[in-house]
Amino acid sequence: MFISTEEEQISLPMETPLGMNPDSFEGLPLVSELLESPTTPAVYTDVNVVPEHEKKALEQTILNLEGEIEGLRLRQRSLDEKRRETLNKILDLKGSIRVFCRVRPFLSTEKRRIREPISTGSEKIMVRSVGSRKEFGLDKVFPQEASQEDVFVEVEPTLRSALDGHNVCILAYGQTGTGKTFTMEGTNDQPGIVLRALEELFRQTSGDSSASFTFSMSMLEVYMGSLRDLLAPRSSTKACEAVSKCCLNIQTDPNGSVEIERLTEVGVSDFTQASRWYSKGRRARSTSWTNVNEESSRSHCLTRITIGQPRGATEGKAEVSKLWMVDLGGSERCLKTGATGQTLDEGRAINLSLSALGDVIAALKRKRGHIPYRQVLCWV
Ligand SMILES: Nc1ncnc2c1ncn2[C@@H]1O[C@H](COP(=O)(O)OP(=O)(O)OP(=O)(O)O)[C@@H](O)[C@H]1O
Repeated sequence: MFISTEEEQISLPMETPLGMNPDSFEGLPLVSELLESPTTPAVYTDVNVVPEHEKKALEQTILNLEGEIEGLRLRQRSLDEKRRETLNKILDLKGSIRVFCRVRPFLSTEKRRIREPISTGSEKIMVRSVGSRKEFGLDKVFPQEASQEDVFVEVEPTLRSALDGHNVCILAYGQTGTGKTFTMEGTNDQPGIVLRALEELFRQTSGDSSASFTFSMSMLEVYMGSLRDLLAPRSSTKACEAVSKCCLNIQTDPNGSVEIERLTEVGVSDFTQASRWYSKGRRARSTSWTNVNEESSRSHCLTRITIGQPRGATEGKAEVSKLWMVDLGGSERCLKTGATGQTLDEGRAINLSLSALGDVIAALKRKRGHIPYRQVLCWV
């Protein structure tokens, strides 16, 4: 190793005495010490000196490498295009609406029945009730032992679709207390789909600096006839609550895109930032205790990630795609939840809006001309 001053070169031996840690260079001054010492002249590491005769060869090597990098970029682009086409074909074959069913394990607070009321296969589930047996076919059934990771693996290909410029919606639907919030939000030890999806989006887009995606995030809840902005600064949330309804307005532009006026949208540049905003939104969500669930969600919670596509990456497609992740309020039987007063009203509102959502999904599936989206809000 050489450390040179302007006038002289000090040679430091690279070999170290036997038994000495080669990393420590015991006995020798550290470069930082040399720099700080008032007795030694200023030193610098000279890495820029290239002998003239080697310069040309080096320039040629750099040119060759740049050519190779460009070739690899083109190849990557063409492979990306093929991957996109294949993924689209797979998703077309599987259908644009896919339904998974997750069976929640018994909780310690529940009485475990000797005969389980359900049995599962990988794509079907049989539910036994007094005197009847019903079988349902689904795209995938997750048994009680399925982990958060197992569920996420099935959802993950849709994230790639969102990055490819398609709009994607993942929603959790089910009776109260069946594990929707656990699946979407999860816990600190077992994060759910939303956090895993955020992590994966940043992971998949961090490698390629030429493809600079941008991400922004919004969160809202649909609660008792109002849309509440979960990421709004505190003061404006309080002002909203003071007038009992936060009248965020839904608009549809001529291209059919749905926009929510005045909804807070925050730019996020990495996973840490995104997960902090997500925690803030979660804390602002309405929950309360019922007989069925100690912390029952009393609203539908929607997390929207807006993905700005890199320039030129989306030939013919929208330059912005949206990923919606929705934890719906649970359908409830009032007798079972023991809800009264406000909690009962919330349960009714959730039931009605879920039934309207069923109509929306049925209309989408039948490819109807009119999809009754607004009905969902009218009923809450
Ligand atoms: N797969 C699972 N493994 C372990 N515990 C689970 C699982 N699913 C749900 N739980 C637990 O069951 C309870 C109810 O789950 P959760 O709150 O997610 O239900 P929910 O469907 O969101 O209910 P609601 O509609 O009332 O909000 C929670 O204590 C949760 O931790």
